[in-house]
Amino acid sequence: MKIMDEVMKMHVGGKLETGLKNPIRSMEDLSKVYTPGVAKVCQAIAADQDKAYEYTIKKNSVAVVSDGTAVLGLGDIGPKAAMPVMEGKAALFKQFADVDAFPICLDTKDTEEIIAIVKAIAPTFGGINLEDISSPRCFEIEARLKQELDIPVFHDDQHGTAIVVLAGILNALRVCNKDIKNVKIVVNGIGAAGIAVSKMLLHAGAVNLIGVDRQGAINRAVHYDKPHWSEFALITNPHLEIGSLSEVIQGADVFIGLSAPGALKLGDVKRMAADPIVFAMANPTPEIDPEIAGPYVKVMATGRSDFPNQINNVLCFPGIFRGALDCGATEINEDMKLAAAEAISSVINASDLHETYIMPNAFDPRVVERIREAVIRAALKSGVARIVMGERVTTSSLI
Ligand SMILES: NC(=O)C1=CN([C@@H]2O[C@H](COP(=O)(O)OP(=O)(O)OC[C@H]3O[C@@H](n4cnc5c(N)ncnc54)[C@H](O)[C@@H]3O)[C@@H](O)[C@H]2O)C=CC1
Ligand SMILES: CC(=O)C(=O)O
Ligand SMILES: [Mg+2]
Repeated sequence: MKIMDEVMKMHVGGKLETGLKNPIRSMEDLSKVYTPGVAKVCQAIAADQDKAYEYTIKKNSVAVVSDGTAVLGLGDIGPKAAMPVMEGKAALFKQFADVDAFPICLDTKDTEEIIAIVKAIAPTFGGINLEDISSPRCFEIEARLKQELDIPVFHDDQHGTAIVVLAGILNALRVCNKDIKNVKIVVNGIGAAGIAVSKMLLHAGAVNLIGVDRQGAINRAVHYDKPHWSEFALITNPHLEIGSLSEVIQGADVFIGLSAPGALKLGDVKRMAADPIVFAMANPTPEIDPEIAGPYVKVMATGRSDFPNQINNVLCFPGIFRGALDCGATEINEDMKLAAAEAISSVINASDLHETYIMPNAFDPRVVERIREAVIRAALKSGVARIVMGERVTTSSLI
């Protein structure tokens, strides 16, 4: 009760405010930061659009955009109720990576309208972080914005989550002495996060990965109305397993939950292979209580800040945007994502790796720094960095 009161108290008046880089103390200062002085700066940008990066907040700013339809695991709670999460994401951007992020919650669920609004606000920002937009609309929204904007567009629930899960799995498998190529992985909840996580694990070498949603294992022998499931079925479940989570979990080495509270039962955990790995990542309440599953698993992780092994996209989005903004990246591509995942897992030295320490702490300053460096290197190598050797090159020379 006391903690809940403190939580509410920390939200009174919101979690953010704006600040000034240069104090405005006199009429002389006023005439510089505002009219008439500011006109000269506007004209410089009008003559050369890239100067917006030099003379405005664009260089360091990210819009955290949500329509409030898949807020954590709370579902479609609307744009106003989504604000505390989006303010929280913005606060974490600032705290961990000194990125100036703005929460923007939209009162529309219309795909075309969301695309049009984000395109219209894009001149202000150096990047767009899409957050808690439900599947399947999130796929179209992100794909179109990536195509139509020349700044990074990143759906955090897909890619931020995929990056942290891959980092966590690489380390958890090391602890268990298992090889990603040989393990059986069950992903529960085939939405935005579940699909992106699965694709990233397959890209990293996983073979036997089975996706499960409410009606059971996703299987290419079945016809789905949802095109994203048909596509998913083609690349997963090589042995065409069928049945409920309780059935396909038999013999699994890894369970990854991106679904809903309580979806995994203790009996399911007991049917897994020896030394099982359980990532119960639904927020705020995981698929299984870590205190209940803990004694039966080798590695237990959740998305929460109050248990060991937090697997949460907070370990990724500050660093990946820090890197992308610092090199003026036009996009966040697959090479940059893979580099970020490897950077996160590399923070933990082999000698420190342990079943309750597979992921670095969000406060570990090495996390953002390592991701930033790795992401910049990958952006330069893949030709999407606009700042090369400290010099800004024009977008048109890159795309
Ligand atoms: N720890 C972390 O960093 C992250 C955790 N998440 C969590 O993952 C969950 C899903 O998020 P999104 O993919 O963005 O939402 P989404 O709405 O795109 O997908 C959720 C999917 O889970 C399925 N589902 C719901 N209940 C289920 C059940 N009992 N069994 C099997 N499938 C079930 C839904 O049918 C849907 O396909 C949420 O709880 C969210 O908090 C998401 C992103 C990051
Ligand atoms: C962590 C996060 O982004 C989510 O649960 O939706
Ligand atoms: Mg989210």
